[in-house]
Amino acid sequence: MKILYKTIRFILEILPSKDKRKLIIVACLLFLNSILELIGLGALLPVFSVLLEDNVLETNSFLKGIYDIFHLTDENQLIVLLSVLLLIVILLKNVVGLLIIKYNSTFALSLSKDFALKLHEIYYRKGFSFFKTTNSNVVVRNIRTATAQFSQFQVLGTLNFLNEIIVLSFIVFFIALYNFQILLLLIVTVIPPFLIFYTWVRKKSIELGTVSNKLTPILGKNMFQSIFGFVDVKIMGAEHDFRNKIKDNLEELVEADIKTTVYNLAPTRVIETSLMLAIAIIISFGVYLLPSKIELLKLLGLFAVAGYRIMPSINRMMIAINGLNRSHWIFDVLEPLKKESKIIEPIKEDRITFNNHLKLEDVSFIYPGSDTPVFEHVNLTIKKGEVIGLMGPSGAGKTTLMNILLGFLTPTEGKYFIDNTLLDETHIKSFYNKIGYVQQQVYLIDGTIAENVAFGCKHEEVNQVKLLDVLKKANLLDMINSLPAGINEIIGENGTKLSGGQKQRLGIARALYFESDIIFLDEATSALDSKTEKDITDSIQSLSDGELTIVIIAHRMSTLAYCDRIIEVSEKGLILK
Ligand SMILES: Nc1ncnc2c1ncn2[C@@H]1O[C@H](COP(=O)(O)OP(=O)(O)OP(=O)(O)O)[C@@H](O)[C@H]1O
Repeated sequence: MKILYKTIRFILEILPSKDKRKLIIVACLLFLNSILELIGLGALLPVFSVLLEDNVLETNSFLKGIYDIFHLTDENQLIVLLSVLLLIVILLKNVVGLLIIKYNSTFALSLSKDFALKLHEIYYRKGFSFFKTTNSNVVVRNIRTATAQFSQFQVLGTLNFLNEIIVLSFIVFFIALYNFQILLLLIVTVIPPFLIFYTWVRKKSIELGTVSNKLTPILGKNMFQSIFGFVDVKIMGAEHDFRNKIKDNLEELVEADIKTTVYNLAPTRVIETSLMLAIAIIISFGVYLLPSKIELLKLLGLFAVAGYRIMPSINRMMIAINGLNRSHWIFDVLEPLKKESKIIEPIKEDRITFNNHLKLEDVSFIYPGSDTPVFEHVNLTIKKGEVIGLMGPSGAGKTTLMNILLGFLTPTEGKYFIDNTLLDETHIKSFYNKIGYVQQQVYLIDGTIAENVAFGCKHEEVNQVKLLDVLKKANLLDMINSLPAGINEIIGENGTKLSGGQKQRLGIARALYFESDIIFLDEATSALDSKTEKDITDSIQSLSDGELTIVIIAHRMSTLAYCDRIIEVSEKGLILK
């Protein structure tokens, strides 16, 4: 039961204060639920008493009271009345029980939503390096699966477990009051097999959790690689290799799921068998020791009622505890939320101006875990309105330099100034408002051209005049006018319906739409046809109006022709050409 203690501590540490207050309400509702369960169970007893006991009206004052209040004339009427009352009690108990389940589930599942959003925010704060070094499938698993399992298995699981313990304690208490021998028999027959089974399943549940938590992102990675790499996979004849990898992942996952299903369903069978053992013991001894078969039947009836309620209770406890064991891995994933629940200091934001220059001062950069610096003691000033071309051999550090200029990577040494303001956490948001970044692979959503240019804006907020203007500046208007739906044409996932050059020009249009002061452009290296190449070059050239600053990683001589300055990035540092 160490896992239960660990989980409760973890939940209390990770929960924000407002949710802790809700947790108290949830705990109270669970207590109410337990009382209702007990009332439901207790409501069966009067019916059984009338059915099984002779002269019940003489011995039982409670039933005699009901008999008199309703002016009944014989015992059969009492049986019918008690059955109707039993139905009403069970109905009410279940309606209230459902409402409690709804409240508790809403609480736990809303937590999963809040934690997913918080984790997303934490990862975003970790920044560029985190996303560059962490597989996207792991990120998705953590944000979606870990938080969902936390709410389902850990929060709801723990609550259910505690609820069942309360219910069970009440039942045991009342059975002890009613007939202590039955309780002893139940303890002797149910607990040992249950404990043996739990010990056996516990380790396996932890293992199964680890297997599926490890395999899910690997399966995701293999799936996505085979989908996005369709062309390469086909050409390289790697289709079967990929499918085999996916098959291996699926086989392991399916095996884990089968075991999980069996372990979740097995307790019912184990307990049912134990109860049958107890019934066999009662019958075997009862026929010899009890005075009549009616006495034996009464004992069996009582035992059956107790067993009927105890069995699902223990079963639910097992499912809950299996879930807790299986979600052991979540502790590490959600650990960052603990700190976050204590100090949620919003970053102070300051505005930045860009009227003069971007300036790198004595900057060095080395990737975490690497021995070789990409740059050492580099100085660079880019004036507002300049068009700067970055060139150099592959692996020299052009992209790294651009990422530093973009503020995605922080120099290991030295400083980066925008005008005379040091670029740090407080200014980064204001800086991002001033820049546009057109990557080699422009990120495009499966939406219309308009949605991709006015990225993130709602349809009704898109400024149509500005949209057409920027599309014209990016040399896209003619192409768009030839499309059946014009700017409302859907371009497919990752812009599959567009050429490489058109995608880059769409990226340029996006940067212009958001009125960027600086455009960073990583020119496509893929062989563009001469017309597309000229279109892009013309687009960029027509933009250089003395106000807009453009920094281009240039792969083509034609691009370099209209740059104000060319900087060669090489092993020796930055060389002005
Ligand atoms: N995340 C990373 N971790 C460690 N090293 C890295 C990382 N990213 C890049 N590097 C290394 O840093 C060096 C510079 O890489 P960078 O991508 O900046 O070169 P580049 O000039 O843009 O190359 P290309 O023209 O081929 O795109 C290379 O040696 C590369 O292996």
